[in-house]
Amino acid sequence: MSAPTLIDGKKTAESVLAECEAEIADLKSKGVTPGLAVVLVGADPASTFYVRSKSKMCEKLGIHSVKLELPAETTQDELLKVIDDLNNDPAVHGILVQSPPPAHIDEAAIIAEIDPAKDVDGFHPVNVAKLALEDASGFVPCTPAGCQRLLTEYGIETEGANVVVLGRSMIVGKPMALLMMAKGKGANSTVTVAHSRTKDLEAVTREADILIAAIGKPEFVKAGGVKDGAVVIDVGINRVDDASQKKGYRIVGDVAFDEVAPKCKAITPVPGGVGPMTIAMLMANTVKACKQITGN
Ligand SMILES: Nc1nc(=O)c2c([nH]1)NC[C@@H]1CN(c3ccc(C(=O)N[C@@H](CCC(=O)O)C(=O)O)cc3)C=[N+]21
Repeated sequence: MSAPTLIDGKKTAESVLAECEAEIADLKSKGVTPGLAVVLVGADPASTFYVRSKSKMCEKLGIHSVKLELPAETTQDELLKVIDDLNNDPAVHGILVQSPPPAHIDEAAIIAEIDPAKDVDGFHPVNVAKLALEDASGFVPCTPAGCQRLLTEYGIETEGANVVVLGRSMIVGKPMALLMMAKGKGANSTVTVAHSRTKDLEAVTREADILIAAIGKPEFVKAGGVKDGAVVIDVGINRVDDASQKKGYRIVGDVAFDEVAPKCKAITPVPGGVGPMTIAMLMANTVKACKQITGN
């Protein structure tokens, strides 16, 4: 096999962000500034890092950014009140509550409280339904949308392709499957959803022309689970202890990159693959929300 194409998420994110910048400039010329509120409850280090990355990206693009870092003891009612205030804030077009919240928070009830028109994560039941219905007015969750954009950007044929989605979360696996089985460009695929309870998992993933790994287990996918010439999209962001690193950890994906990459036609690295796309698509969803809400 020749060397695989490395799918560059940072570079593709740059093009998405450039599109956003043009739209933001157009909105600003009409006196409108898109706004995004990011809410974090508690101080999980990885969550704190991601929330700050999102706010920084807003500032870079000139999106009005509201960052609320709330104490871990915040009650359900207090959080609902925060959401209500953001729903009613005309300067805010997008609302994101970083997942997962502390255990005492009922996350589903929080998501349901977000105005679906501001639900830039695409987690609200209205937007989940719109994705299933192929209604383009809804918001597609950022990570699956980013994965699909990587496939189209690199000209990977999805029409009729066997796509295996490994993982069935509401954040990635399930919406990813819906996106790829939908009609249209970058989709029209034959989709299989596999997960931790799937029988003979490697035999299933080995059928994939396109394997999307979102199972949340470090280096779970080995060479034996990948077909020669497959395209592999690695959604995993796992911190594993590594005493040789200054931070004491390193980030690995859900795919054992070193043994899998030589079998692939194309593969995403971690970091620098899907992660940057997630943030870029969040910016794109925020611009879309702003345009819809303001009628631009
Ligand atoms: N309501 C909600 N919406 C989310 O979109 C959401 C969430 N909750 N909870 C956590 C996950 C995770 N997530 C990432 C975003 C960017 C990178 C990212 O930028 N990664 C870089 C840097 C990786 C690193 O150094 O840690 C990369 O892969 O190259 C990773 C992960 C969004 N999430």
